[in-house]
Amino acid sequence: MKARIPGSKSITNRALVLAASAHGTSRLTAPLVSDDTVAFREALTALGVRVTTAADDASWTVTGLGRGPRGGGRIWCADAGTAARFLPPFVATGEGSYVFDGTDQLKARPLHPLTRALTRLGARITADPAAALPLTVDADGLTGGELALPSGLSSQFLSGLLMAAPLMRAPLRVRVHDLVSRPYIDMTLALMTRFGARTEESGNDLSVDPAPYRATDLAVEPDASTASYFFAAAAVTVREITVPGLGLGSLQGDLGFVDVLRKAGATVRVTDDETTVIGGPALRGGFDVDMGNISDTFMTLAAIAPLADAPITIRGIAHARLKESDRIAAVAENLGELGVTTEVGPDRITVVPGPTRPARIACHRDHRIAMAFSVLGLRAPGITLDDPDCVAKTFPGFHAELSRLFPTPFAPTDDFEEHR
Ligand SMILES: O=C(O)C1=C[C@@H](OP(=O)(O)O)[C@@H](O)[C@H](O)C1
Ligand SMILES: C=C(OP(=O)(O)O)C(=O)O
Repeated sequence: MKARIPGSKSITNRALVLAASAHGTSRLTAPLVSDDTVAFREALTALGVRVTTAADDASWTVTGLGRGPRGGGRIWCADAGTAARFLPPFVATGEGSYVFDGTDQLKARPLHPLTRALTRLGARITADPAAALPLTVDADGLTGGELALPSGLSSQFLSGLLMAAPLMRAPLRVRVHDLVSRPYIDMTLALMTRFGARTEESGNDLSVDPAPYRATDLAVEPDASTASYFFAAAAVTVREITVPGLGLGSLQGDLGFVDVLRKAGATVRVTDDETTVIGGPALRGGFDVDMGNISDTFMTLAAIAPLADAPITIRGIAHARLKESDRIAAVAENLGELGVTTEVGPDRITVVPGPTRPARIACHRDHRIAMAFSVLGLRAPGITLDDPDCVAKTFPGFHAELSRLFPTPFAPTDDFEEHR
């Protein structure tokens, strides 16, 4: 079956800020329409950027400013980490006073490496000492120059600075330390290049020249993190799921999740324009995997790991504690409620497979906890979610699509059990 996966959040929000920075009109085809991207789009509108949407939302058209914004404003980031990390650098290249705010969930997430870097580059920032937001940026352009950026808590600080760099007065050279989620930086650089930026990479140094962005039309790929739930569902139900539009040459590191499923016994085919996962007779465990580069998908694996034939250890994911929830703790808590044994360290979790009992999953307003445990629910009876609607952050239609593709709970046959 073919899954209908909406557009990539990360590509949509990068394309929005790049198009807003560019001269001319850019059209984004198949953008993600969800809480995170609508918040981002509305933030740009509040900054004076014209964004028009086709009646069916199949495309968004952005008339760029060709520079940073002027005139100040109030920016509501909602729950979107990308809005809080990509938009302060953009406004700092302009003029005026900008106040950023967001939900309590977003306020609890780190921002200080970015605000320190912006201060070094000439922005005046006033922040609440107890929380990341609200934050005021008094902008009068950014100098560029040299900068060291600790990037161990999130890669989004670096992405935000890089995307603003062509609007700075002089070239920006960033020395990056402890980078997590590296594929997102590759995505940032690739999309900047699509919009005409000149970037250079040498070891841990990244340089960007000041040069105007050019408007570009862009087709947004389906979201690879979202696709992970459907691939995992195929892997635990001996079914075949294809995601058209996601293939070799994808900009998204999270497509690498299918390699983890391959390790777990699934058959995987990736062609130029689609990816297919076919579930094997049993989910294979007994491996240890570093998911630091693809940490949004670690919960997808952890949630199906109780069904495996041996323990699975996932490591390299300390930064996943700083997202919509402390994701290592939230996964361990929910697996514990289901009667599954886990062992947790600062940057890792081991899941010991075993039978599950019914439980109500505590989503912690984290869309990925809700989506990952819904996949386990296809096999484990009696799983309910305390907040099913939190999936709207990245995929409002998630539950409808999962039940369209997997309409009945999966019951393993005797044959299936014999393979285990
Ligand atoms: O740049 C991006 O679009 C993202 C980067 C990742 O965050 P970190 O760099 O904080 O791991 C990822 O978790 C998030 O969903 C999207
Ligand atoms: C971490 C996430 O989102 P963000 O950082 O963009 O809020 C996510 O979507 O899993």
